[in-house]
Amino acid sequence: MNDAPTPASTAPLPFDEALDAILRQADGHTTETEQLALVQSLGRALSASVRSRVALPPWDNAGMDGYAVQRADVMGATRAAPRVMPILGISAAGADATALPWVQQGTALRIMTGAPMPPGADAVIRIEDTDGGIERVSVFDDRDAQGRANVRPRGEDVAAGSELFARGTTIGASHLGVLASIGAHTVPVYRTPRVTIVSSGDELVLLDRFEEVEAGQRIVSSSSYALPALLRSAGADVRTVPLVPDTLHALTDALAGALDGGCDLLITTGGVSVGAHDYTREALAALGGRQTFWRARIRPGGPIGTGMVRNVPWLGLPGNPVSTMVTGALFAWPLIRLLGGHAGYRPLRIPVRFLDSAETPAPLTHFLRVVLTAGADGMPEARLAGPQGSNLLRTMALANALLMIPPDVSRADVGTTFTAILLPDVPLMTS
Ligand SMILES: Nc1nc2c(c(=O)[nH]1)N[C@H]1C(S)=C(S)[C@@H](COP(=O)(O)OP(=O)(O)OC[C@H]3O[C@@H](n4cnc5c(N)ncnc54)[C@H](O)[C@@H]3O)O[C@H]1N2
Ligand code: MOO
Repeated sequence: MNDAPTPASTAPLPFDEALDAILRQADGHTTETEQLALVQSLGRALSASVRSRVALPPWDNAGMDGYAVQRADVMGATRAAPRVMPILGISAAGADATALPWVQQGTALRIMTGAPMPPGADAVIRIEDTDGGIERVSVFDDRDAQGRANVRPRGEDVAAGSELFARGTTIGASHLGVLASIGAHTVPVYRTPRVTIVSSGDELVLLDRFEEVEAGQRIVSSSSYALPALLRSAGADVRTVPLVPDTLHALTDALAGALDGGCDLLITTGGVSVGAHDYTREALAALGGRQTFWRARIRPGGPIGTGMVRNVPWLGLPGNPVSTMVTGALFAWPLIRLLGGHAGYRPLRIPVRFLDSAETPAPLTHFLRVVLTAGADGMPEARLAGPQGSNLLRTMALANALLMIPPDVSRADVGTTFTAILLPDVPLMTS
């Protein structure tokens, strides 16, 4: 249909409007669902809420190693006036709860952490508050007879019949443990979104042609390595197609091939600016694509474009390597999470204190590559990761967050609080 962009859609959008417009393209495009073996579901999003048939813990059990008693029997116990009780036996972890003796008034049962509470008992006295006896026990402190009394009730974590996790929950390590505990051999999840990346540029080669880089004729397509890695961390199944030369024909063919191959998201890098060889938007239009917008009021990443082509969302990331990674983190990453059905898809934004200064005169939202650390008062503090040119990928590698400087700030001053967006693929660690 070769929709030309409408005049309204060509005005550069403010950052959050651009983000919202991109995320809206996921509407109705969440991947289909499948039932997966539990151990294969790590990192996926649940496609239906999971309820538990069983209670966790499945029975009232001891929170301490010690003695199960009737609490009234030990109230007032002190070293000077211990309570002495005969011991009926032992409840070890794994014991049959139905075979345990009844703890009558004035008796005690030895019990281990996690073991079922015997009938009749309503408190566990930790071993440290007793003489540790085997036949008889002397209790000389009554602190454990108060409150919860070291009894962990049945269903405290999960009540039988209750909802365990909502649809859209991202399955992490502890989710696997909980799901295993309720007997979920398989779980309903959304399919991994398939993302195809098409990178163009006559100057680009992959590592197998590094001799041309050494000969001064080409540069390595660093984005062919960096971007798939970033997007895999969003849960995508990423495919890259061979580097595409800078002709409209070659790019149109490559995009058509990528769409024919089947994908949930088509990403292009480069060729989206105003240079003589910037054919991406034209190629998309030739395939019947509809551009949602082109250009955002941000730096880096200003020439970003997006739209739909053959019912597949398209995201056109600018070619400068840092611009590719910044827009990949800010836009592609959350879009992929949404396509994959994750309820949590926006990287966290937090207030941080800026400890450097930077000139940001253009009326754009600037994203500065920064390193966050915890300040002496606990407030996160940001320092520039290094020089901020859009071609300087090393400082992107050094950063763990992007500091958002609003359009009306022309100079970001030392000590000012700004919002930082945590880079979603970087573990937040400190030495
Ligand atoms: N006259 C103007 N020139 C530029 C503008 C502008 O508004 N007016 N915008 C600048 C901005 S901002 C960016 S970002 C870039 C984006 O341009 P393209 O998306 O068209 O990207 P290319 O021109 O293809 O490449 C730009 C730059 O990045 C290098 N590159 C491209 N792909 C890769 C890759 N896969 N791996 C590593 N490096 C890559 C390429 O060699 C160029 O140096 O346009 C500005 N210009
Ligand atoms: O945004 Mo370009 O992304 O400034 O280099």
